[in-house]
Amino acid sequence: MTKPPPPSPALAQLRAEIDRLDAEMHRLLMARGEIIDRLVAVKKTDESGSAFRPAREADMMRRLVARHHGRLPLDTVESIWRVIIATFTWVQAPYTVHADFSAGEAVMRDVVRFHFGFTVPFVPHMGAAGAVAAVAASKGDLALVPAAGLGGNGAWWRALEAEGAPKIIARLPFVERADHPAGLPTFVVARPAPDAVANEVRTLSVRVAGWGPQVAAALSPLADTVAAPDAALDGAALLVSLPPGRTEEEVLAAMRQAGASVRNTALVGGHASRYTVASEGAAPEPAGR
Ligand SMILES: C=C(O[C@@H]1C=C(C(=O)O)C=C[C@H]1O)C(=O)O
Repeated sequence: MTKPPPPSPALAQLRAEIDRLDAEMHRLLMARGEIIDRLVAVKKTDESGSAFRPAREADMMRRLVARHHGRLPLDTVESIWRVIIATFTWVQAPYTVHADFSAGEAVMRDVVRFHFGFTVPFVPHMGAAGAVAAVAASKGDLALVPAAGLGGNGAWWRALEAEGAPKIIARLPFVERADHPAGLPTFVVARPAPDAVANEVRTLSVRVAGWGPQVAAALSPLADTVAAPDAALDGAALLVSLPPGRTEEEVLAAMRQAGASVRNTALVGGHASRYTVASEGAAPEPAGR
């Protein structure tokens, strides 16, 4: 057997440079890990049981995207940081992700793995209700529920209405774009630590009578809404996402004017405002809501 020729000096030098950078990146990741013990003490994670701080994570992801340039695709840099952040959060306080597969197994599995990696355990559920119930029975677990209305799921958010019930605390992906590799709009539900509530966008559970196309049309320019049929014939249970600056009163007034009567409302959580970049590598531009 003939031996392969030795690499040229130029190639050997470039490989040595890559090895040096790899060792440095690994050293920095290990140094990041050493901060965790101090972080647990400062955040009193033992008491709340949850280390997840979605507003901080949304902010970190925005800054990452804003400063990113060069050869490495945005999808790659985003997924690397998601795995770093989610895994370090898990190292602070172990948690399980309960994923609602009712929008399809493949898309939701991508959402879970992209945002939480392979170390954080995940449990599939056929429906939002089971995922939310698992979170209610846990200390620091998360549920991932598709943000679009899915017939079979009904008004799953009504289980978040009671005081002490889990709440919506984030919306994924943190950085939206048309070609996002794990872009299924997804709500994250958890029993939030008191300092983990993000509320730039507030999510309201609203029950109305007299729901119909006119009311839906009046609502659509004001807020994103998921609707499910409610007990009464023309009743609906709504999950209304109020964008920054939009008040509950405005939205309810618009619905009433269009002919609905509002039966009750309850705040069921909130999340960081949505952030959209045009497409891979483009300069970030904040979304309208
Ligand atoms: C580190 C923290 O805890 C979690 C882990 C983070 C990380 O590893 O970067 C960021 C936000 C939190 O969800 C923090 O609160 O700063």
